[in-house]
Amino acid sequence: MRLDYLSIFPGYFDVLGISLLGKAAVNGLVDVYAHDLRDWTHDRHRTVDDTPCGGGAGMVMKPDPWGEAFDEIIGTEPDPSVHVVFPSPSGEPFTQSVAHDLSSVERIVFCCGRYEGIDHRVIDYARSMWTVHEVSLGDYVLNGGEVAALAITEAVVRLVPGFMGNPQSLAEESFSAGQDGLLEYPLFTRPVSWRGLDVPEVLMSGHHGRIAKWRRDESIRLTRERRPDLTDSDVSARH
Ligand SMILES: COC(=O)c1cc2cc(CO)sc2[nH]1
Repeated sequence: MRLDYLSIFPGYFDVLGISLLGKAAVNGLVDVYAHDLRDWTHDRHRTVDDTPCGGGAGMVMKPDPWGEAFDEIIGTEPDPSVHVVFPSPSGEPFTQSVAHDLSSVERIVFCCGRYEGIDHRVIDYARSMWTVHEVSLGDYVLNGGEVAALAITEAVVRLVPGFMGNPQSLAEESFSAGQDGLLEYPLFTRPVSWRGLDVPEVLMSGHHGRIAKWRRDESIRLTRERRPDLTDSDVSARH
C-alpha cells in the first residue's frame, strides 16, 4: 500500500516512521510519502490561499497548487484504483466499515486542508479522476486535515493483512464485525487486587462459558449506557 500526504505542514507525518506504522513501512507493507503543497507554488511567498469568492471570513486554499501537485504525484490520467481522501467536517462519517474498505486498496492520497478549506473545484476535479472520500471523524472542529489524516491512516493500516502481529486481537474490538456493533467489554490483567480494586471473580474462574456471558452482558450494558444510537431496535431485542 502506498500512502501520500499533501499538506502545508508535511512534518505532521514524520510520526508515521514510529511504532507499528514504522514497522509496516520497514517491512514494505506500507510506503509513506509526505509532500509540501507549497512546492507547487511559483511566487516568492509560496502562496496557497486567497480570499473567498462571495465574501466571508478567512481564506480559501487556491486550486492551482493542488492541481499541479496531483499531476506530479498521481498523474494526469483517470484511475479509479487511486483513492483520494479529503478529511472534512462536512464529510461523510468515517467508520470502521470505511476503514475496512480502504485497507484493501493499493493507493491512498490524503489531501489536508487548512484555512477555511479547499476550493471546491479541487474535490470536483479529483472526483472526475479518482475515487474520492470526503470523510469526517466527528462533529468537532480541527484547524486542518492533518490530525484527521493520521487517525484515518492508523485505522486503515492496522487492518492491512500482515500488519498486526496477532490478527485475533482485531476480531474482538469495538466496532469490529464480531462484536455485533457493540462496545468492547472492560479489560483486566494482573495483579488481581490493585489499590483495593479486584478483577471481577468470574474472569478468574476459568469457566469459559460464564466468562463469555459476562463479557457479552458488559458489552450490552456499556453500549446501552453510552451509545444508544448503536442499539437500534432489533439489536437491543437480540441482546
Ligand atoms: C481547514 O480545515 C480542514 O481542512 C479540516 C479537516 C477536518 C477534519 C475534521 C474532523 O472530521 S475537522 C477538520 N477541518
